[in-house]
Amino acid sequence: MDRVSVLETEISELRRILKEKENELQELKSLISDQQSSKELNNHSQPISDASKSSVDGCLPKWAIERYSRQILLSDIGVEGQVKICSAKVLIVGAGGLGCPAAMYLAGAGIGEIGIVDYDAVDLTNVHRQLLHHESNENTSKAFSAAESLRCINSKIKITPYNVQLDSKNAQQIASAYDLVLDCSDNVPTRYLLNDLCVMLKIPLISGSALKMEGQLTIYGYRRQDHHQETYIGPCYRCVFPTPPPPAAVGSCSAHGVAGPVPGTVGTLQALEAIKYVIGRTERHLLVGRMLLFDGEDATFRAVKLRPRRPACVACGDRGGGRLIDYEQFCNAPAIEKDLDLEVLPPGNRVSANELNVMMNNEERRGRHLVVDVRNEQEYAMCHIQGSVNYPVENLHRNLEELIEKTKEFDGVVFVCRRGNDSQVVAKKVLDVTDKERWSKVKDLVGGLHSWSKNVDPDFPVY
Ligand SMILES: Nc1ncnc2c1ncn2[C@@H]1O[C@H](COP(=O)(O)OP(=O)(O)OP(=O)(O)O)[C@@H](O)[C@H]1O
Ligand SMILES: [Zn+2]
Repeated sequence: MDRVSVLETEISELRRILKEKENELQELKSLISDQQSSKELNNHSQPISDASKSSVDGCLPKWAIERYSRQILLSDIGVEGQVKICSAKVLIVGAGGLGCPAAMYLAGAGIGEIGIVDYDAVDLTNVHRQLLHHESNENTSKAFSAAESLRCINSKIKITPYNVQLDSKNAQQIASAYDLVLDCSDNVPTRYLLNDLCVMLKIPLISGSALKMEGQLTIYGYRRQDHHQETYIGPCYRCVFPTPPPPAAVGSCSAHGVAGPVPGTVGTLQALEAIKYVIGRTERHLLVGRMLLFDGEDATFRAVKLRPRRPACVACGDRGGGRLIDYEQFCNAPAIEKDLDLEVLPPGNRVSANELNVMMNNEERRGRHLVVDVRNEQEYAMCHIQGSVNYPVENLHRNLEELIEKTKEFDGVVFVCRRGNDSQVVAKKVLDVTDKERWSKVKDLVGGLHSWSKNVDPDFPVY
């Protein structure tokens, strides 16, 4: 290994240790804060629990009245509602675009206990919308970073961060300490897991999602016990979506983008529904059996009716529920966003970033290779390899023939994309109609532009 490589390895090892230490520090801070909260709970001069205990004589302690006065003034909430809010326990799954605003408003409102689950670390691409995380939190646990910011909003409540991936093994233990759950996650397996979990625990699930300029939210599995012992139950996620969508039909913020205020709006509305549920509003006022759709582009809200609860539903139906399954298998999709490494092309049709660099800079063959970038126009405009041309994969049905003709003008063609999956798909389409003698001239860049940035051009943005 040369000196530079040795230094690079040392630096990346030091970075890893630093990240570990930062997480340990957050964990310790969270422990100390927990101890302080429980001390305060036992301290009668300014106890959190007094805020709820004093409901018996109908008044709140001075600090709580002052602190929450603007919402206590609402006839919808009042002292009784505030006492309920201070006794409520809410679990938020996902400390991302939805979870951050939801948690901020719930902490501000004085929800007695907030649990926040996230396995991931803060990335700078998160900061435009995940406002509990700051630049200084880069690479540290999202759960800890969120908890730290929430404590700055309200030191009177208990906040428990869970730096784990919620799955079938740990979900029940974590969620059983809470009265309701907010689904602020970003993947289908977690949505089914949370649905089945909440049905099992008989607690509602306030579910939100946001992508590009659109968002939506609703409450699943709502149950109301009325005076005559009859239970009204709203539909659960499985009543509405009995089978998971094909993985290819599911979009993600990292692939398609999202305008920060869109999840901000949806997460905020999730918090509002949570507060309304906690103070005792029923299905007449809550988003039960209805889904609210927000279109940021047209600045419109629209509520659509959902299909009612299905008695034959495998989760909430008369004979359903009772156990959690393997949701990744059920959905045929991972619950964690991973760099999928498709292997569509044989090794002979693939080049590494370093090989491509050599090809492009070879004196004699300069300009004889065409680099075709198959990302969409916005991505190409953001950054691209100098001299490459853009043929977005989504337009190929229209211009595949034109592209094939163009490749014939060059000695060879290398397809590139962000991570090296779409580029293989396009290269395969071109290979399907390429003569055998030109086969070896059609290649794709292994690991895509991420690899280009890592191995050739450190100034090339990774997003
Ligand atoms: N099963 C799970 N357990 C814990 N956290 C989860 C689970 N599923 C999803 N999450 C978290 O939910 C959050 C969803 O938020 P969001 O999509 O805004 O963030 P992101 O994944 O960081 O964004 P991007 O797609 O731009 O990288 C993520 O922080 C993700 O780690
Ligand atoms: Zn159901």
